[in-house]
Amino acid sequence: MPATTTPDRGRERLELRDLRRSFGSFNALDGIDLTIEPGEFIALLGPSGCGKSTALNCIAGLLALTGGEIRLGGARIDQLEPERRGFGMVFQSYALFPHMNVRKNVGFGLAMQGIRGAEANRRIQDALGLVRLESQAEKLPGQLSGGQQQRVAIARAVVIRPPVVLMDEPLSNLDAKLRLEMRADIRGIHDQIGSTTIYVTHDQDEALSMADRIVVMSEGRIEQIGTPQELYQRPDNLTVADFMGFRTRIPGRVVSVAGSEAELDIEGGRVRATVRGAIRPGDAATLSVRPEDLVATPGEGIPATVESMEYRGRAWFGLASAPDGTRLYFRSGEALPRGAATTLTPTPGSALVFGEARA
Ligand SMILES: Nc1ncnc2c1ncn2[C@@H]1O[C@H](COP(=O)(O)OP(=O)(O)OP(=O)(O)O)[C@@H](O)[C@H]1O
Repeated sequence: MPATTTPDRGRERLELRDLRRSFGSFNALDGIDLTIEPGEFIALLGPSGCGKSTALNCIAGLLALTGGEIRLGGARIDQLEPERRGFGMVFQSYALFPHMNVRKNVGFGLAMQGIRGAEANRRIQDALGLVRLESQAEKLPGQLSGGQQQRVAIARAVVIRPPVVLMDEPLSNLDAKLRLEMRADIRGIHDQIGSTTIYVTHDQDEALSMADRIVVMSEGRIEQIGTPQELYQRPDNLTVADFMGFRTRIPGRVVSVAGSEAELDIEGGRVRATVRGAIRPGDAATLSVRPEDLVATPGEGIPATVESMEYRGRAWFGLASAPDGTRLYFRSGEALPRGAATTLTPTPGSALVFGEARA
């Protein structure tokens, strides 16, 4: 294990208490409460404009709060300058110094802290080892690929042994294959250095595959906090369900509720679904299901007219419309022609029912 490993640096709890940030009358952060345990990998997930970057910049100290407080290891840090917080930052745009070689870029933060000479060289070497760039140390950023440049930015962030590493969509500029590789690398680096990581993304797969806990945000507020499994299987509301891939929503009415199961009348028949939130018989409700779990099956089911289909390797996926115009994303074992009449059925145990009407 490289000498950059400093498990103690990650042993401080980060507490966000009622964080608020407004721009004029607009509340970009509208009361964020979150306790992050030492060494945790947290993903902030949400649509564009929900306040993820604002939250990250407030934690870094690049943006002042307009309310609330931030504590690290119990001590208030929200009044401190960014340098005094000592957090590592990685941005989508890499933000490297173009005229400095890789070694100097990585060493910059150390120089700012007055760490020079043999100690600095040893730590730079360790950080370059961590991101597997030892052989590129003398190159300028412009001579590296996008993925390599982002590795330099990561090395620069972790070389100062930060208690918290903040990453803002670091993989967005990379191609799909590299993104997959880098996910595993970033999680591996997190595990090795023992820091706390807060990772901003709008990509559900990234959050699910990397994080210990995911914080789903919308409109400056937290919608739900949970492990990837919790969020994937049991989203609390339709906003989170949407982010977790439950694309098809079908309006209906609750017939009966028994424990966590409900029966729902929808156009085309009666379906069973897992209850999310408070619902009672007679309530209007929304059935929510993932496209891969709503299957075209001849016979009984939701009547639908096929609008389009696309082949995705293992199966065909399509968009159909119900008689009332509801858009239905579904899966099929075969290509169905546009305009064809079909029937769609949720696979057992896959559908959720929400009583709320919002989102
Ligand atoms: N300096 C600013 N002045 C005014 N409004 C701002 C400013 N910075 C951010 N906002 C607004 O605050 C909201 C949250 O922005 P933020 O960048 O945090 O969103 P985000 O979730 O990170 O989105 P994205 O994924 O697109 O970066 C947006 O509506 C944005 O327009």
